[in-house]
Amino acid sequence: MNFKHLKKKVAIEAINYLHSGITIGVGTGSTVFYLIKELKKISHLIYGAVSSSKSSTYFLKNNKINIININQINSLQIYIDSADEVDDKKRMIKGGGGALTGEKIISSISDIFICIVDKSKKVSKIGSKFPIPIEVIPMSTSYVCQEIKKLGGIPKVRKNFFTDYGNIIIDVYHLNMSNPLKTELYINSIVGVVTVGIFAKKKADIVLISSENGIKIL
Ligand SMILES: O=C(CO)[C@H](O)[C@H](O)COP(=O)(O)O
Repeated sequence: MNFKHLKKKVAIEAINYLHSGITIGVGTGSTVFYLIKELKKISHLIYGAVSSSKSSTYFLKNNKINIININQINSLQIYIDSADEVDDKKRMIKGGGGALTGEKIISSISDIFICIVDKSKKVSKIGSKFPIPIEVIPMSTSYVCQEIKKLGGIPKVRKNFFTDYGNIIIDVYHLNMSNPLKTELYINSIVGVVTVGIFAKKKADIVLISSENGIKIL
């Protein structure tokens, strides 16, 4: 099924959460692409955007949004991004587009994380459909894969892909996700892991879910 229209719909809804003069954190991906298109329409009201990836920076600049360097600010009111999966507790799996590290950094300094998804992303248990992405320093690939196997996960190195920081992504299948926060903290502690795409420590504050029936807010 094609969810383009639902991605656009939820992106339009997110604009209602912005106010004049705001600096906004912007995620990465096809849903965010629609968000950036909407931001262009109100670009005169937005002070600027902190971008989570090179691709979003490119789209933001093309749509006349001023880019703000994250190291020149200490906090951010709102971060808007999508997710690969989100549960009822607003925990997410992110990193399908490989921008998880930038996304985690910006969301960590943001007061409010607004997650915008179409209905296909809502799950009862995160990790049930989508593999868990891990950004890894290339030298540590083999070691991290071994550690993931010890946890019962099946690691697969993403083919022909490097992150904005020159690292690789390991997608992990069949990981036990009964305690997402514990798993997030443990994987982040493995040497060579830059970050894991489990967002349980920093969850979304507001989740907007679009369907044919309208927008549901969690
Ligand atoms: O985490 C992400 C990128 O790293 C994206 O938010 C996630 O992959 C969803 O993408 P899309 O909006 O294209 O469905």
